[in-house]
Amino acid sequence: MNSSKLLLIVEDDPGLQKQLKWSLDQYEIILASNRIEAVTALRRHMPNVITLDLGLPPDPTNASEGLATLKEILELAPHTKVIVVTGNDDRSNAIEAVAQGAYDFYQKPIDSDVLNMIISRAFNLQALEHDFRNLQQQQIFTGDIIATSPQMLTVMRMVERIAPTQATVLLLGESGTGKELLAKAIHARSPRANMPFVAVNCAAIPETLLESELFGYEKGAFTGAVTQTKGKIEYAEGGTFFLDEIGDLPIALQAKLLRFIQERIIERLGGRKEIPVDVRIICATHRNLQNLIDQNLFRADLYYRLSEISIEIPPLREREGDIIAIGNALLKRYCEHNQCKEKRFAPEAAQALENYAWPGNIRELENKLKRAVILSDNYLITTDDLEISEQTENSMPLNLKTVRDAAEVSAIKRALHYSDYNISETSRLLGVTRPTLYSLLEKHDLQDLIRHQLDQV
Ligand SMILES: Nc1ncnc2c1ncn2[C@@H]1O[C@H](COP(=O)(O)OP(=O)(O)OP(=O)(O)O)[C@@H](O)[C@H]1O
Repeated sequence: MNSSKLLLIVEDDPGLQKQLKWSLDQYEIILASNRIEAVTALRRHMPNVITLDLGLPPDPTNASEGLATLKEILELAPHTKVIVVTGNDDRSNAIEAVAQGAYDFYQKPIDSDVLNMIISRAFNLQALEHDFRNLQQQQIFTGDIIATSPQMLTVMRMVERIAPTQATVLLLGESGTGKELLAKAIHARSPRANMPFVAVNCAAIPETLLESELFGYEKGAFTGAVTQTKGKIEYAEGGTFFLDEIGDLPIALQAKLLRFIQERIIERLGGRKEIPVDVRIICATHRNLQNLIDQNLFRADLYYRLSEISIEIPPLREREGDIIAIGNALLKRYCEHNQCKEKRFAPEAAQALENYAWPGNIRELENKLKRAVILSDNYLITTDDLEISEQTENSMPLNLKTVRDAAEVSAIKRALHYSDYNISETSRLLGVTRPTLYSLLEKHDLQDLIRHQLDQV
């Protein structure tokens, strides 16, 4: 069905159903007679516009069932335009419905010209809003990288600045945070973009093979070396060489890599010739290199060479707003890929996505969404489809007062810290007067913090 022309009519009177169907014949009509049928039809077809009779069974003389149906519809599909239809002496319930989020109301008896006009305007507005949301969505794409959070926008600005340079870059971040994607983004924005991008994962190749994989070998270098073979570094000539999981590079190979980085020269296994190579190097790891250095598992001199510029990629759970932004974009991508109708997250599923800690970061999000798109046959992806049950302390409240209070407390604590607990400086940083700062400290019960700190000064 063409969802742009789909109209759900929720009406319990069979005579009126017939009349409406007849007078609204330019739309594809779905009929429902009660709340359960309406919600089922909504989940299945996701119409853009709904007309909803407020007097529904079991008590058609009362608007309570109609208002409850409206509430459920708007929870499931907040962008749907609902036009409530009431008896001609029931203006107060109609206004109550609009206050709850209905798009408009219409009083019986039905004048099909007027109703047609209201419905047509609702469809137009719905389409405009839909296009606007799509535009907003597009603005957050930077190639394949989706980022809206301040944390990732800082990372992206850094990527833009360092990409055109020759600097060696070290990308640090948990597994699945997008290190390889960022390495490719740096390459794509560099003057080397038209040359090869070659990646080697140190953790995925057995130690005995890694050296020949990186540096290549001459014929006869070892049993089985029947032809001269170039290493991956040589294949990256003119382009970018990405060494993933550098923390897993065996210590014996670290010296050879260091020489290559310092002199940009390699020697194939079993060879004597020094081969100059022009590559830019980007490395990545999820491991704490400083700890490895302390345990003598990683060379400090190599670390300093690799980290001319290092970029910390924050885990997904710390990126404000990115989970839903990436989730929505991936959902759209997978629906297109599977050639299924566009799907959306049910509100409780969106909340569950935000609350989950994502230990596997974006890769885990990708896997859960791929699975949900394939297995769910509804328009709405539910929490069950996502297989997310665990609630974590990462739960982000939605209540604006709670969110504002938390933001105020965090800003005050940071400003106090930056200013060494100097009240004038803290007020200046926060852009408030001293008396306002004192009342904020009182409001959030933070006076002890400042007394305690002042005692220590
Ligand atoms: N910001 C993002 N927007 C969209 N997709 C992303 C983003 N970050 C990562 N991805 C996707 O998530 C997946 C994992 O990313 P990637 O392989 O770059 O992570 P990684 O940190 O290198 O992982 P690992 O440490 O396990 O190698 C990829 O499919 C990548 O395209």
